[in-house]
Amino acid sequence: TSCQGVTGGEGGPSEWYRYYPIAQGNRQSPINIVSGQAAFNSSLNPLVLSYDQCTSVNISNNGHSVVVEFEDYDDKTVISGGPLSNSYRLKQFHFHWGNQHGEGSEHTVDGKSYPCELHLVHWNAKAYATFGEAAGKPDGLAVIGIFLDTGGQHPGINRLTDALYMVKFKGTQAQFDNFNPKCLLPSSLEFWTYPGSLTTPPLNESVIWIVLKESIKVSEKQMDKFRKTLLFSGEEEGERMQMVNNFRPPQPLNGRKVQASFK
Ligand SMILES: CNS(=O)(=O)c1c(F)c(F)c(SCCO)c(F)c1F
Ligand SMILES: [Zn+2]
Repeated sequence: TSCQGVTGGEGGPSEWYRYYPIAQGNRQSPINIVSGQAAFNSSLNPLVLSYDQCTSVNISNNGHSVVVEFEDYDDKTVISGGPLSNSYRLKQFHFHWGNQHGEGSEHTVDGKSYPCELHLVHWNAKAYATFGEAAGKPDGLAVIGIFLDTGGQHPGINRLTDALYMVKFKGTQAQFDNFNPKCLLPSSLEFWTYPGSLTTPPLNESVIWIVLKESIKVSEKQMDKFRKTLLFSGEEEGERMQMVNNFRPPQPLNGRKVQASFK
C-alpha cells in the first residue's frame, strides 16, 4: 500500500513534502525518461569507472534499502568522464525494488518500469571535504542508475543475495569485503544524464544522474531473495514488514533536458 512506500510506515512518498518541502522542487528524481526527447550530446565523454582498487567494507539494512559501503578516504574508487567535470568517489551502492514483476525501479523509460534499480552513489571529493557537505551542493553527488531485469541467473549478484540474511532487520550490519560492483555493470556504458535529487529524504537536489541504457539480467529467484529476506522493520518490532516497493515514483521534469551519450 502507498503508506508502506519507501519509508515502510511513517507515510510514503506522497507525504514527504510536509517535512521536506524540496519534495516539490524543480529538480526532483526519479523521472520518466522519454527516449525520443533525450538530446544526443556528442561532447559527452565516455563514462570511466576506476573500480579496480575498490574496498567494500560492510553490508547493512538502513530501513529503506540494503546498502554496501566502501572505503572513501582516498581516490582509489572513482568515476569520471560522462557529464562530470572531475572525478567522484564511490561511497556506497543500494537498490530499489518492487514486490512483483511490473514495478520496482525508480526511473522509468518511456513509461516502462523495471523490477529493480541499482544506485552507485559517488561524491565530489575534489570540491568538498565530506560526503555530507557534498550532499548539499548542486554538483555534490553523481549516482549511476542500473536497471535490473529478469532473465538468466546473474553470477555476480549471488554473493550479495546470499548475504542478505545477515541484514534481514532494519539497523543490522555485517562485514562484507572484496565485493567489486564492476561485476554488476552491463556490457554497454551508454547513458542518459540529467540534473536531479536524492530519491529518499532529505531529497537534496545535489545529484547528477547517469542512468545506463542497458539493463543487467538477474533471475526471478535472485529477485525474490530481496523481496523475501529483507524487512523494513527492526528485530524488536512486533509486526514484520517485508522490504518491498522502496521506490519513489517519477517526478515532474519541470523543463529539464535529458541528454543521451548515444544516438
Ligand atoms: C539515489 N538513491 S537515494 O536517494 O535513495 C540515496 C540513498 F538511499 C542513500 F542511502 C544515499 S547515502 C546517504 C548516507 O549514507 C544516497 F546518497 C542516496 F542518493
Ligand atoms: Zn537510491
